[in-house]
Amino acid sequence: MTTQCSPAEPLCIGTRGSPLALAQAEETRDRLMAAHGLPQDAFRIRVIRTTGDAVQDRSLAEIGGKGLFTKEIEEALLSREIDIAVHSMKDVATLLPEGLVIDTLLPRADVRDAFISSRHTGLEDLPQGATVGTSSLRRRAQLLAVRPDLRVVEFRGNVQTRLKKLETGVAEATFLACAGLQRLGRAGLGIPLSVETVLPAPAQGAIGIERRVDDARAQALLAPLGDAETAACVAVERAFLAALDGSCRTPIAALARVSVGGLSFRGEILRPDGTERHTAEWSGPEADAAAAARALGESLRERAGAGFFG
Ligand SMILES: NCc1[nH]cc(CCC(=O)O)c1CC(=O)O
Repeated sequence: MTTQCSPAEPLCIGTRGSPLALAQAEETRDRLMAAHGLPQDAFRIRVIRTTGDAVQDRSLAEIGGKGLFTKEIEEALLSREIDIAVHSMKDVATLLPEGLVIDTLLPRADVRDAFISSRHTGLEDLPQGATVGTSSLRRRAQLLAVRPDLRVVEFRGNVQTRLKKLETGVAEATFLACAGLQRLGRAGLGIPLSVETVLPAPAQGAIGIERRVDDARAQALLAPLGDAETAACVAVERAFLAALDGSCRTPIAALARVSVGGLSFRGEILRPDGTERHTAEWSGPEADAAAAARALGESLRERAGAGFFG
């Protein structure tokens, strides 16, 4: 059906077809063009429909989570239909298929979540018992932890769909990653929430580029694009996530940041209804951070006890 990419041909960039995914693929292409002085036709963007895109009516947690947005794309990489794939690292499972690697992380955008509402200016401003929309288990739990009175309804679809739902009164507010809004040119819609109130998802705001391990051309092209600070922080957040499981039914948040003398890290797990929250913090040399985050993940798991995620 599709032709394979050969070294003389344009580099094929695989992506999902959502407006955000396309914006991320274009950003990657533009960075490659700038880094190597190449024309636009040295690249091709190929849209790949994933199982996750096809499912609109059920919660993602219900049908199996993260891998749903990457499976078909990874198959296209392995069968050489595409050469590189651009991902929101937040949506990438902690284990990659054999033969593939993500070792290029673009400089991270704003890591925070944003509050979006046409009538209200922030979480504190929402009336008692207000309805908010989100499909994220993490956001649901974090919101209920600070505002147990809120009614949380399932809210899926892209930014445009969600805004329409707000307009039609399905909910009074919703929450999206600042990074996604920025990449869609819609940053003005949201009010950023402090990470103290709403700790972001592991790897939020980071774009990772996946390739075949043995593809020297892709490796050489990608080399100048990587941001070491982003890679270090995302690796630590994903180590925490990996230690915790990753069942996608678990509300997990994590953020690592470069600080004086190394990295500082905060991670948390919550009960889905927000009634319990376990937090862990660490700071120290970068070289120790991934192991520390893994250990924190394991200790939080123990602290929470069996049945916590139930
Ligand atoms: N799960 C969907 C998803 N994956 C990445 C982003 C936004 C961009 C990012 O966090 O890098 C979003 C939407 C959202 O959470 O608002």
